[in-house]
Amino acid sequence: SATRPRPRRVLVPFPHLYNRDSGGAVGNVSRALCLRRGSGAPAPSPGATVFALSSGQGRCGVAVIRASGPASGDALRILTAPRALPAARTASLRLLSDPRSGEPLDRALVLWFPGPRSFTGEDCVEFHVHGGPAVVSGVLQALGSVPGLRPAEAGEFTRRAFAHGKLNLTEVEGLADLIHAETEAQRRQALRQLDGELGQLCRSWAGTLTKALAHVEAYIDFGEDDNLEEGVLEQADVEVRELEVALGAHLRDARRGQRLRSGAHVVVTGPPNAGKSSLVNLLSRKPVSIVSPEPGTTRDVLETAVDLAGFPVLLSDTAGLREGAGPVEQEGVRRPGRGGLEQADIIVAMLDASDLASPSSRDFLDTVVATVGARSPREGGQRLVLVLNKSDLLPAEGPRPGPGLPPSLLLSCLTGDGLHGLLEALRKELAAVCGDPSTGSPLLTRERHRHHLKACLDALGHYKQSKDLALAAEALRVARGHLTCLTGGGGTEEVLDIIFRDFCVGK
Ligand SMILES: Nc1nc2c(ncn2[C@@H]2O[C@H](COP(=O)(O)OP(=O)(O)OP(=O)(O)O)[C@@H](O)[C@H]2O)c(=O)[nH]1
Ligand SMILES: [K+]
Ligand SMILES: [Mg+2]
Repeated sequence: SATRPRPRRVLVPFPHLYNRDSGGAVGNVSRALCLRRGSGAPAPSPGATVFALSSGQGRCGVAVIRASGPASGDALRILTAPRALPAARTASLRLLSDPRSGEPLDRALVLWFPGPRSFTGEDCVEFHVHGGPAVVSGVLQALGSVPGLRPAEAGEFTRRAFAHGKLNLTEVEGLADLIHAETEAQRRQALRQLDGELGQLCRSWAGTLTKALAHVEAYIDFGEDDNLEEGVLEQADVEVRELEVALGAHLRDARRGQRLRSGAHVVVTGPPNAGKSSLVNLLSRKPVSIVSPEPGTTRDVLETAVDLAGFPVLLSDTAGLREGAGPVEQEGVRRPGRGGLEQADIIVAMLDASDLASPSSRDFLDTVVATVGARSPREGGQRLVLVLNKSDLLPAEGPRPGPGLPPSLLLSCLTGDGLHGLLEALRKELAAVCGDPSTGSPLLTRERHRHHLKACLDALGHYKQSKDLALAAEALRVARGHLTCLTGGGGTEEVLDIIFRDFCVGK
């Protein structure tokens, strides 16, 4: 673009590239500017070999104990003496004995993974032992007695894998999420992230910036030469503009990936005795809320985590809204806070189908339903599912209730009639709120991702505004740095600590 005046003389931010004798082609400049590969994680303490129970605690059929580090092979040899190391990556049956007493511990399957072809990139061994607590603790103690071995810290195996470039940071996060995934949709999202889709996207964006930077640097270095391609700066501007559009689209994801990771808020609200607690119990398949014929039974917000149609949901039961409740009570329900309407992604508004003309029903329709329904989700409004409960109380032959009402679903918590339809409606709303984790571009699952993309976008803004080419180049470098941080290049200790905190011992 012609917005930035081109200085005849410019600062040279890369003196080492300025020597034209060292090969003055743009290609060389781009090569020199190429991203340095590898992670910024600390190298694992040299010499340390760590071990841990990698399968769950408690009695089970088979338990898996892992060791990683240079002494892994020795440990395997010592516990299986007098046998030699088995063939690499092949399961072999071996008698394990305590090296101190010679006492047999278990007959186990052992696996030997010489580095770097292992999960951590180091020499690794796996012991698949019988899952009794005495066997497991016997083998762990035996390993502890081998010189150079110590118990692993939480997340230490994964951290080593990261340090050896086996996983990048977004993949590490995906692995943590996969371990914690409780619903199908969460599992799909975590697996995609573990597969590295988000990381690949970031790397391709970083590549674009490297190219743009190379163009700007080339202009700074050789701008007055005749042999420089026409329009290099314009090309960089075009690349930056395209990247801005892509980043913007990713940031406008309505936090779907984050919601899917931590759960969507679904709040059940309505007049007293509509059957809100009955529905919450039905959806969570356990009696979490007290149900009684007495209006005003539920007094506080009650939140439970449930799996609704494969999506993670935080489901809130709330106190019934009486008519003319007045601004104080109304404010109480709208107030942001635990389970309040304000923080709901989806509001299930429930009425007694046989009692639609009552003052409390009319009032609820005129206030809550009308207000929420007036704002579409596109404008940042909440999704509304209107449910008319107690359909079993309606005359069998009578007309459908509520002409003039917004679209609604008929339900009977008593008979289960209409539950299927309600679940389907909720599934659709949840898919809209959380996104479909199997299709489309990978979603941002953490605030950390959002932060770096925003910071990258800001830096691109500085690039466009800077009148000085050296400053423009610096802005591109800052922008690229944020993309690199996202996948863990140059990651600081604190970020790593936060991410690895999510792991358990043995992972
Ligand atoms: N006939 C019929 N009764 C129902 C149905 N659903 C709930 N009830 C009854 O309605 C009464 C109120 O149910 P709750 O689930 O406690 O209603 P609520 O909206 O949570 O009530 P509050 O917490 O007091 O506002 C109870 O006696 C339920 O057994 C239904 O589908 N049909
Ligand atoms: K009640
Ligand atoms: Mg209740």
